Amino acid sequence: MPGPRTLYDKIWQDHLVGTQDDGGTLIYIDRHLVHEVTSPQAFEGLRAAGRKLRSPERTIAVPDHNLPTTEGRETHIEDDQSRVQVDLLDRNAREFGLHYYPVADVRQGIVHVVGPEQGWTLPGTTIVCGDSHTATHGAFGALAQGIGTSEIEHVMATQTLLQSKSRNMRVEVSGPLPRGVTAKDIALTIIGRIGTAGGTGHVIEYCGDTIRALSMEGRMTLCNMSIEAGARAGMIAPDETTFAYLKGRPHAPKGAQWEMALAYWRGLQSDPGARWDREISIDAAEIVPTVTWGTSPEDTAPITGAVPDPERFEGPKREAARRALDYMGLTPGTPMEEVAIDVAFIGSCTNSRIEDLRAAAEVVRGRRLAPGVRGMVVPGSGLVRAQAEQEGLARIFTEAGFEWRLAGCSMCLGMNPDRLEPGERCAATSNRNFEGRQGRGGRTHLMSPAMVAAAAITGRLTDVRKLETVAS
Ligand SMILES: CC(C)[C@H](C(=O)O)[C@@H](O)C(=O)O
Ligand code: SF4
Repeated sequence: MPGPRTLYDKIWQDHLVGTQDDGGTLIYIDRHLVHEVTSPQAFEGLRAAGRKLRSPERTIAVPDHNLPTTEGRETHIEDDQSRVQVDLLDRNAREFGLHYYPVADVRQGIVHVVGPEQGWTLPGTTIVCGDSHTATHGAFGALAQGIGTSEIEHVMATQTLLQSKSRNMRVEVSGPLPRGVTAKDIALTIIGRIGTAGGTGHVIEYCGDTIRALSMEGRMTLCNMSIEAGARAGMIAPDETTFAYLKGRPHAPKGAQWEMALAYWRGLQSDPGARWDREISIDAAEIVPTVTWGTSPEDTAPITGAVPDPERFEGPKREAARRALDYMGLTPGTPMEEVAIDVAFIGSCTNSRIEDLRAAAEVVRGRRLAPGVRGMVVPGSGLVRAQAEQEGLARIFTEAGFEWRLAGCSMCLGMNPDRLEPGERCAATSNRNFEGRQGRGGRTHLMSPAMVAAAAITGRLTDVRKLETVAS
């Protein structure tokens, strides 16, 4: 009899195909998500070898990174490399016969938004994509990991992946979330505490009553940033919230198959007494709206705090902090709330789902962008966009002066026309604040959608809890 197992152990064992002498293990892959940036070489490799996709019915492709988010993009993309990659994906998807959501399809969007929305992402499945934020799908109790280009080709050809098993890490968050605090603040708080290497070599399972109370959108936000904590993947055991989200989705099981799936899914939890290699617990009451000040997602500060003094840090982090503040144009001791912004970006696979747009719209409603601030809202998919229009959210944003864009990765990274100018400072709902991430010389502060909305309205980083008081 096997001893008590974690959720990760269970999914891993249910997907074992074989183990090699060197400890490498082949696992079966249930879903392969594909986007235009990391797939061209893999398709080319298959073509050169005269191979087909092993399981086109388990492979899903959608363009997202390189697409402009303005009208007319289905007929013309200015940038040569972007156009070539989007065209190649189109050609490859049609030739290899996989599930495909082309640019003009209303279901197109960021791959990590589209997968769950279409019901491809299911509990207990293994999911890979040539993209580090594949961790997002772990919100459904799936083992979801980013892979590299040679692995993409391997999965395409064999529907398996060579892996070694990671260690188990448990992150427990307990208690009700304070007002104005969201899943994004949980993610930033965890990364701030354990650092960007804190999860290295581990698969994180998030648990505790705070996590159980999160919506699927919130769970996706949290799991999305597991990779920023260095983890191989992040996951949350499926429950009634998960099942309610999935029921009726286009590719979720139906009828008798749904009932069978539910019976299996209900067993997908870590057993009491399962062994953890690392455990962290966090009291939700201690979490406050959080922002980043530097060029690593671990450079976090409460919005009530100040830009830190690099001298406060030990070892190489001291020099890194100096350099980060220099790049960010910030002076130690400046209250975070005094930092003025140029751009407010609401989007990315971290925070571009309907609940994120609702949270931002609630803050924006009846207000206007601060003078001189550029505001952009980029829904995660065409369907999120349509729903936001139906709910009247789009009007709230446009009346406030925000640009209302088409779905894509947009200003999350500088691979398409949505970019910061050198020196511009941006309040962003995305997940990475590396140097140049949103455009050369651009300065990024990560935070929740409500916090970006608050910054957009006042023109500087702002504690959203204050604004809400003014509104009510
Ligand atoms: C372009 C892609 C490979 C990359 C990733 O792997 O994450 C991107 O999505 C990102 O967020 O930096
Ligand atoms: S939205 Fe950003 S983080 Fe997500 S896949 Fe696109 S570029 Fe990567």
